Formats: sequence, C-alpha cells, structure tokens
Amino acid sequence: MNEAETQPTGAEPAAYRAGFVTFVGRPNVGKSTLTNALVGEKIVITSDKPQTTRRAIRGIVHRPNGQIIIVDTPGIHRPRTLLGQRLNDIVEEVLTDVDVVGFCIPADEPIGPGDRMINEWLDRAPQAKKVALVTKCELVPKPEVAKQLMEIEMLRDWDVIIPVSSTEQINLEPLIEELIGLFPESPQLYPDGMITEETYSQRVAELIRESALHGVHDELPHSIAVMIEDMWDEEDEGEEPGRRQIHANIYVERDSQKGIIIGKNGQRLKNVRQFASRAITAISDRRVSLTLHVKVAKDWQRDAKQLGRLGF
Ligand SMILES: Nc1nc2c(ncn2[C@@H]2O[C@H](COP(=O)(O)OP(=O)(O)OP(=O)(O)O)[C@@H](O)[C@H]2O)c(=O)[nH]1
Repeated sequence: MNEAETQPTGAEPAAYRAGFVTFVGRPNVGKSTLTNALVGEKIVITSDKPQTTRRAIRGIVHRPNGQIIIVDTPGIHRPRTLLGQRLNDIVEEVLTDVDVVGFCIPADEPIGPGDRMINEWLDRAPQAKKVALVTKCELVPKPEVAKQLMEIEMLRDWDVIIPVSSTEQINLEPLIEELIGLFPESPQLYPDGMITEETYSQRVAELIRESALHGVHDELPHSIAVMIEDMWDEEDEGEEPGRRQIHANIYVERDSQKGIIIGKNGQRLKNVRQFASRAITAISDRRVSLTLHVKVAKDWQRDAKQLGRLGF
C-alpha cells in the first residue's frame, strides 16, 4: 500500500457529478412543488387538483459539486381517458431513462394500493437508484413521520429514505447532496444559470392554466388547456421597455364549462387574467398585457387529433 492510499490529502476536490432524477408518486403528493423548491424558482405550476402536471419538464439544480436535472412527471394513476393513458406513457418513458427515481409518499396519508402499484412500476427502472421521500413531513408529528419511514422501508431496498417538506424547506439541501452523491461522475450538462428547458411561451401557457384552475371543481380542471395564439413586444417608450402583448385561448370541452370559466359578467375570467398577468410579469423582463379568450374544443381529452393540436 503506498502512502497516497493511506494518507488522505484533504485537498482533493470531490468529483463533479451530474444526472437525471424523476419524482414519481400518486397525483397530488407534492412532486411539482418539490421540483420548484429544489430549483428555487417556479418552473412547474402546482395546484390542489390532481393531475395538474401534464408533461415531463426539466428543472435544473446547480451546486459547486454537481448538477441535478429533474424530470417532472404526471402522477401515475389508472387511466380513464386517452389523456390519462398518454400521461402514464410519459411516466413509463421517463422511468427507463433516469439515474435516480424518487418515490414520493405524503406523510399525512397511509400507504395504499396506489402506492403499491407505483412501487411495482419502479421495477421498470432497473438501471435507476431508488430514493423514498416522505413529503409534506411538517404536517404530522415526528413519531408519525418515523412510522411512515418504517412502513416505506418494508416496500423495497432503498438507496436513501428521507423525509422532506417543500413548504417549510425541511431537508431540501440534504436531499440535494444525497441525489448528487448517487449520480455518476460527469461533466456539467447544462450551462450555469439555466434552470429549465421549457420555453418562455410554454411557461406562460402553464401560468395561465394554473390561474384558470383556481376555484374550479370536479371534471373541469382536466378539461382546461391553454394555447398561446400570439405574442409580440410593443416599441420601447424612452427608457421604458414596451409592453409584451400576449393573446391566449383557454380551451374547455363543453359550452357549460365555458360559462363557468367566464363567470357572471365575465368576473371570473377577469380574475384569471389578473392573477396570470402577475405571475407572467414575475418571469418577464417587461410589463405584460394579457388577452384571454375561452373556446370549446369538444371532448378534446378523448380525441387524438385534438390532443395533438393542443400539444399532447
Ligand atoms: N403542507 C404541505 N403541502 C404541500 C407540500 N408540498 C406540496 N404541497 C401541496 O400539495 C398539493 C399538491 O402539490 P403538487 O406539487 O401539485 O403535487 P403533484 O404530486 O405534483 O401533483 P400532480 O401534478 O397532480 O401529480 C398543493 O396544494 C401543494 O401546495 C408540503 O411540503 N407541505
């Protein structure tokens, strides 16, 4: 044994690691919120309606010793519509491609058949390290978190099990370090400062959809889709950059839903517009002026042609 092997120099920088992680779990367990909390900016919309997430979105976390690329997936569920089937297909595709899968189970709900089904899905990712996350851990007392951790431990042989809270920022840095530690050594995959691959236009459409989801119930949340029709910047006025004009359509599936989105005297749509304008301004370099129209795309969730047109 030579000296170099027995005497750690302490000066060696840790190897740079980078890789892909996806968070899976039942709808509404907090996967998108966790993605935003780890990235540190809103790149994925969230809501209390299940199945808010419709595509795989990459969020990028930068640290001096590594990079985490988060592929956000829709919640896995038993599909009832063509859209539901497409969402499950996205998850399956992502699973075979990542370095780590993070299985999210909320602290405040018992482990159920849905979780067991997803646990079986994890076998479709033999290449990936498996991490179990107990989300929303601030919602229950510590002994209950411990009990949940023990139950999860029985599901399979995990590489890491960790309780986290996105809203209270609990264990987010330790999670980042654990994930980087599980990744292979790699050059940096994305340039400094880049936090998502989503285009500005896609982010704008999602922020409008998030606003439209507020306060709607039952089947309606699933029926809403948003398309940006037109976007241009007005000329600068002296020092002041010109406004960005954004025209978007909100699609629903039936006439009756159109009325709900618009609201009495158009009040609800006005609120959606205000809320969305504020959120869009927060990610823009200028003031925005938003024009919204509500349109009916009959039963688009079950219609392959319309799904394609709406970008699914
Ligand atoms: N109390 C608490 N609530 C949380 C936490 N993380 C997420 N939530 C809430 O849980 C709800 C669902 O969060 P999402 O992040 O949209 O869940 P998701 O798993 O991505 O949902 P889908 O897109 O439907 O798959 C939202 O109302 C969040 O505010 C947390 O750490 N603590």
